[in-house]
Amino acid sequence: MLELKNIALTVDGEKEKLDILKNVTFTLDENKIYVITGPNGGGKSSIAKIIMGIYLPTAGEIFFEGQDITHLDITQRAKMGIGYAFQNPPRFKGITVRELLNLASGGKTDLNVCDLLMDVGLCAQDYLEREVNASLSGGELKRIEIATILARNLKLAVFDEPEAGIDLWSFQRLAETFGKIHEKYQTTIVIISHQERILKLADEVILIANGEVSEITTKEKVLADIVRRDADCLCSQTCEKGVAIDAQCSR
Ligand SMILES: Nc1ncnc2c1ncn2[C@@H]1O[C@H](COP(=O)(O)OP(=O)(O)OP(=O)(O)O)[C@@H](O)[C@H]1O
Repeated sequence: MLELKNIALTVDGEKEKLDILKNVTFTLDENKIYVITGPNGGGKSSIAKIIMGIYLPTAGEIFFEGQDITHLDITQRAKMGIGYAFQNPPRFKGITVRELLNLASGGKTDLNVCDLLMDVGLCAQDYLEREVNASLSGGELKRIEIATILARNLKLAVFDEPEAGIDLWSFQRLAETFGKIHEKYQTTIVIISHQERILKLADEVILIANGEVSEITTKEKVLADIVRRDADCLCSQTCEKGVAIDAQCSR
């Protein structure tokens, strides 16, 4: 359903041009979960922004359902059913959760906001009339953002580090939510993540390093690599083993 062909992204750095992405090629199929992972600064978020139309590639082409969308902007892509969930979702002071979900759905008359909140593990009674402001925790906000994506009935949803800023307990529930919504809605999901729990949801894992696709592989292989690296870890007594792939230890 989505094809990135030889995508390059070069930006103007302070002194010279920076090659952020080089020759990135991969294809996403319908109704699958893809996890994009790899070292910090490798280019994962840049790929998400290229898919969304926030960045336009310097070279290469993007096709969505057979249509060339390389030069379409974020609004045009959103209209085609492509959506992006930010690392830190914005808060909307003065808007309630109910209003936000209705806005996201584009005023769909048959929208069941209670069901949507249930699907992301929130009790509708407790949340519908709450303002989307700083009183919501990071985990609650992430769930509400996922609910807005469900309300939009997207064909392709890209989540950039959904684990960012939320505690481990909330995150475990969030990972379950991804699994659940994938079973219920026909949305292709791309999740940028370092988390094993998210990797376990993947139908395919795309490894990005140094602005390139270093490997397209299975979760089994990536998880086995993590276990092996953990076993080799020199400081395994003190690092948060298993909590994050990029825990501060020498690997
Ligand atoms: N607009 C920009 N201008 C200059 N440099 C940029 C720009 N966008 C990204 N970069 C650089 O490109 C590299 C890749 O960034 P990107 O955010 O895509 O990496 P990432 O893999 O998502 O990293 P992380 O895991 O830390 O979020 C980084 O070195 C970043 O500083």
